[in-house]
Amino acid sequence: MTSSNRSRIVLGPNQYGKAECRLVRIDRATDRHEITDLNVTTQLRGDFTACHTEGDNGHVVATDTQKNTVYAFARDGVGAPEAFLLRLARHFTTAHEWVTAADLAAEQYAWERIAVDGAGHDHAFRRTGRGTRTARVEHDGESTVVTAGLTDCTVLKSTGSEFHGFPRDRYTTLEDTTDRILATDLTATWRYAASAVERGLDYDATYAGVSDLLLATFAGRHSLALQQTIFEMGRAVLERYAEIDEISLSCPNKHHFLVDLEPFGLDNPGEIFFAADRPYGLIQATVLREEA
Ligand SMILES: O=c1[nH]c(=O)c2[nH]c(=O)[nH]c2[nH]1
Repeated sequence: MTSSNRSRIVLGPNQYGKAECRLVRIDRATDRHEITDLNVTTQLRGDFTACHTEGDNGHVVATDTQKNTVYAFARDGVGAPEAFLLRLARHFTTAHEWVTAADLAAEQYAWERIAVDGAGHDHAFRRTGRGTRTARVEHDGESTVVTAGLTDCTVLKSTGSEFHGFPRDRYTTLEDTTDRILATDLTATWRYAASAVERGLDYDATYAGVSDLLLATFAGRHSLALQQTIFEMGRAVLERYAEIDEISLSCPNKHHFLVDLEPFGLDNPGEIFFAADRPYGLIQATVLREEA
């Protein structure tokens, strides 16, 4: 008998729920409608062993029920995605005693009013290209971790970026540059201090402020490396927002290569680029307070 035949096989960590519940809520309290567009994923943890090992579904809150709960809760209003997920997390972990934790995530897609004759239309919208808002609530009955962020926010600066001073070996061909395009699809995720979550905070205002600050820092700070820009963005957020403990940034370096136009008898003073889509540098960092 091999040792693997002798050992008992047991169920390890598990979770389940409904992924990507697309939820659109129209607030029609007045003729000027408001739209909230979310993509919600639920994951529950707890005692689901009998289902896995025996097929006993007595504890299984069906993923269909989880989806329905998301839509039913939206009937009372959605508000900030963080607040919506907190309501749902408390529900799932109190409605069934064997559900011990909920890990809920949402993406929020932004819409803006279509301008007609200079004014925003009452009920016609277009998706904005300003990136997607994200939120996540992990709640286990005692502790609650709320993270927020944005993703797919495509930004570019056409100057104000250098990259040089890196080590050169026999495989190095990249030339030093003191003026290049810096472009990325920004993903940022920040974690709120537990005390701030307990007190309650204005998640919408903080999201707007943090995303503006990230972009202003990207735009305003001269860059010697994407790594430096990322750290500066994170530091700016932690310096301004005491209620945020930690921020992680993930940025593809979307390379723009100057095209050699000499074969065509043309110069190229930093005007014509090949925008490569892959491979790309992938630069990621977490910025946090030392005591955290
Ligand atoms: O900002 C950059 N960081 C790097 O680590 C790197 N590596 C590279 O080839 N180009 C760049 N640019």
